[in-house]
Amino acid sequence: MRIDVVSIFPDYLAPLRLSLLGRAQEDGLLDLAVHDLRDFTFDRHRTVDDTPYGGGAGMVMKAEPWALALEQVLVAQGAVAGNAGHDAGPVAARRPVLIVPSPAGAVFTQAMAYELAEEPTLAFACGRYEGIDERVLEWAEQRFEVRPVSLGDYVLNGGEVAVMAMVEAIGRLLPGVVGNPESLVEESHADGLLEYPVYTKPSSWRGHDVPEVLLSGNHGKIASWRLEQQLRRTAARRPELLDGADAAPFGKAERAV
Ligand SMILES: COc1cccc(COC(=O)c2cn[nH]c2)c1
Repeated sequence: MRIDVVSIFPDYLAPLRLSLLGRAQEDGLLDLAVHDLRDFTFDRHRTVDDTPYGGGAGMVMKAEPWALALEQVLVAQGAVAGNAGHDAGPVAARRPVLIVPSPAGAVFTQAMAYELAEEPTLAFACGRYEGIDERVLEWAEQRFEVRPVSLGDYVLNGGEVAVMAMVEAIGRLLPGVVGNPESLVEESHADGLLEYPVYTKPSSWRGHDVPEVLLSGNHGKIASWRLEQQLRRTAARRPELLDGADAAPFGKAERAV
């Protein structure tokens, strides 16, 4: 997979070069390119923002640098020929996905991560200030499949942190990135439930003991105990993830988790 990120703070994305995702890049499983939006400005101050039409506090990101940067992304992703020149207009059949982290986006979920992990390329636009001139998204709609995406109902100073979270959630699903693909199956949200509690040695620690069932070697009992713990935890912490019927059995008991 090829991922392009456009930001006024490219160094913010440096951690994506570390650990599993860094190794994925060395192994050629992931190709990550970060573009500095200011490289697409041509005034002395490398201006990327201006005051909002209609008034209001804060600044808005100017359209032209974004169009130039995103055109560069299209060329880099092979979506258009390099000689297409300025504003080449609507292009190739498959429009690459452009994700715009935004408090006004659809909430990012594990299901979305799996879906996006199937894409050959992804582009991310990191907004700052009060946001990006809306006309950029209108212009981009003809060239990308534009997806405003939110990490949750809170506001960040910019899209970079959201991009790091999404690139990690998506990148780890790519074949070969995590050592044991089995570990992707039994994790929170993989089966629509929160994951069960985990323990390791010693079996007794500061007066706290590992649940006996996990020491029994009885894999059938262990599996059903783990499922019960998933259901109790989900009912207690994220009841909205369960449809009504499943939550009933653990009514009052969920506080035990
Ligand atoms: C597109 O314009 C802007 C403007 C300001 C901040 C941001 C960054 O995104 C978030 O704040 C966010 C993402 N998920 N939840 C919150 C984008």
